[in-house]
Amino acid sequence: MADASPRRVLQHGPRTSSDGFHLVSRAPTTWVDATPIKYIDTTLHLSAEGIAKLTICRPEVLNAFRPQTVLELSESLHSARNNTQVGVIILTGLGDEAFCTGGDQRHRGSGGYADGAEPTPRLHVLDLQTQMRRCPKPIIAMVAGYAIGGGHILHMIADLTIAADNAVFGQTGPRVGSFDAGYGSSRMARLVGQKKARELWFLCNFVPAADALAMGLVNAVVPTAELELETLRWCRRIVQHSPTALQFLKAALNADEDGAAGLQELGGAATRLFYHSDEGKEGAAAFLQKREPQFRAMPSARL
Ligand SMILES: CC(C)(COP(=O)(O)OP(=O)(O)OC[C@H]1O[C@@H](n2cnc3c(N)ncnc32)[C@H](O)[C@@H]1OP(=O)(O)O)[C@@H](O)C(=O)NCCC(=O)NCCSC(=O)CCC(=O)c1ccccc1C(=O)O
Repeated sequence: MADASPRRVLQHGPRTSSDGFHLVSRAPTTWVDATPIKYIDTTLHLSAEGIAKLTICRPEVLNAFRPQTVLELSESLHSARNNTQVGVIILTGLGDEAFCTGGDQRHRGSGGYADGAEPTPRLHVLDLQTQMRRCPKPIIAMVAGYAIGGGHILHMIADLTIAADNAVFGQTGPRVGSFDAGYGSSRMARLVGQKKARELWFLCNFVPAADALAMGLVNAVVPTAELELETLRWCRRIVQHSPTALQFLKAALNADEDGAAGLQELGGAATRLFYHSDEGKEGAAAFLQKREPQFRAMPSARL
């Protein structure tokens, strides 16, 4: 029998432009300075478009971090995560010279980094790495200039990296008596493969932006003058999308690499969702009303 239903005929065939990304605005946004008064190493800016921007402001040392820097970033990340208006977070460095050149070697001593911000020296940035990884909102590293050492690792841990064409990537650990045997090694190997990761760590050679793109180390390379505008475009696209879908995708992609910690993150996200269901609420309600729960009567229980 002939199909009588009207059909929509594609005029030009399938097109990648059908995803609409080219229509997303690259206009500047209006940033509101939300930096706590006590901060000395970083700033926090918010845009009404649902974007938070964390900036390392230590250009005199190419945005190397000291414990104070890391503690401020950690607080700002916590605040951006808890701000329900924020859908995506940018991490960047002040100026075009550097994103971040890792641990400030002037503050390095026995047992880690110390600048008086905390009682004992330690490797504060490892806590920040985990916090970034666990943040349910996408984090974009916006990289101009050097992303070196611990700074390079922060960009690798970010979910996406938009690089300026002047960006330079690399590790220096073995040259300065340091190494990251955690995410700094495993993440890199996942991004660029085992051979390239060993090359980057063993030789400490630097990689220009174009090569970083070819290696899968970054998502896009744009002219330096357009870095923030293009990053905003990516942010605007992301905030149009379902926050829960993004949370689960990030958790699932992490779980593939993070073992039990990754499964805990993914499982926790599922439990959060379950708490919104009638079935989840029934358990707590029945307990409080001292009655037997009626789980099977709930729509979500029909498996
Ligand atoms: C990045 C350079 C190659 C740039 O070279 P160049 O363009 O010639 O500029 P310079 O003149 O060298 O730099 C200008 C100015 O900045 C100072 N500076 C730059 N980086 C640092 C730094 N990391 N610490 C302190 N100071 C810095 C530099 O001294 C100049 O100051 P002047 O007063 O004018 O002299 C080059 O700068 C360079 O190689 N920098 C050092 C890069 C580096 O080795 N970083 C540390 C890597 S190790 C690390 O980051 C450990 C981090 C960590 O805590 C950790 C621990 C355990 C597990 C994981 C991690 C983790 O990495 O996350």
